[in-house]
Amino acid sequence: MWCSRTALGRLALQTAPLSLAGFRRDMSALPRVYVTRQIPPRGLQVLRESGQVQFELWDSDDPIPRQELLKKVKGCDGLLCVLTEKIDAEVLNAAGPNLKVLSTMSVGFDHLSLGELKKRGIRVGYTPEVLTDAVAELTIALLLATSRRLIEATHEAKTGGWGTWRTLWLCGYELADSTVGIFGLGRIGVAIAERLKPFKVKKFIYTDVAPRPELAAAIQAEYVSMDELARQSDFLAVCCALTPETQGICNKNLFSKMKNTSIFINTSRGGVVNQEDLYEALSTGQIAGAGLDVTVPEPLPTNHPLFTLKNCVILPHIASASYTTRNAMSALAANNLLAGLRGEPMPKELQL
Ligand SMILES: O=CC(=O)O
Repeated sequence: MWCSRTALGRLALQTAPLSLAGFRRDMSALPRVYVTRQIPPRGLQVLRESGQVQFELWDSDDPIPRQELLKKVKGCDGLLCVLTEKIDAEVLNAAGPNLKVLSTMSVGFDHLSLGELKKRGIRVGYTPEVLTDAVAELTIALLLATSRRLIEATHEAKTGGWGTWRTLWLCGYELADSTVGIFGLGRIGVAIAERLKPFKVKKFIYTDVAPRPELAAAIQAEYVSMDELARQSDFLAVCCALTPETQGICNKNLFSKMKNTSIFINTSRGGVVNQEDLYEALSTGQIAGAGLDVTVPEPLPTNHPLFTLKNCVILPHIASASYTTRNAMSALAANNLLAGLRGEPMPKELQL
């Protein structure tokens, strides 16, 4: 049985599976898997009950220190990670030639060096779809919190700023009759639009590397250029993946074309936004407000200038954070890993 001293000093013993005959199998013959974080229970249950692997985990809610990761991956056949681990050539070299499968408990994969993984023939699993509802729901919450100034309002109510009812005090912007722009139309963008529709949005527009007519049809969204997206959107929701092409794409150029009554929302990755340009746009009134679930870096230092702005609502990367969704992600990540180790198609595999 493979066991380990954990980050918390506890002994993480992984239960040995029972063979059909009811005897304990020789665990050392099973593929070795390292799990880089205390993942939600459903995923651990899938791994344990599979009887297919011996696994060790970094039994902590905090990220594994890099040096520890480099030690722990050595000789592993499979690796299950979360988005805080940068999986690059250094980690893959430390793992060595046994590593066949990497499974990330995230839909985003910008923390993975895909070229290095492909070069080594390592298959990659990720967790799309299971988090779409949770992310879309949180995006709506963030959009409303930003546009209707909920954080400022609760602060005023708690701290004595609530003098009397005033005609224009804490006024914001409403969705009814608005144009909502989606930057990067995928499953999540569609799910956001579906949820916004009952708020009487007038029009949905989107941009992407190319039109996506099937997805767009579901929400009657019109394909427009990036410039048009900026010009027309009353609410602009960023839903694209972070790639070299989208890095810093939400910058001065984009903000300068937006209306000064527009709300900018980002629940994808902080790297798509140039934060200095966003600060400028928010502090000069170029745009009305921004809601961010993602930043660079994460956590954003508490003395960051964006935190000084009343019209910027910042959340600590919680879009998929519901118990149901995080458990589903954990189970899917475990099932991807197991399928990959069996040499079968993964439930959700990235095509490298
Ligand atoms: O940001 C969350 C994810 O990529 O799953």
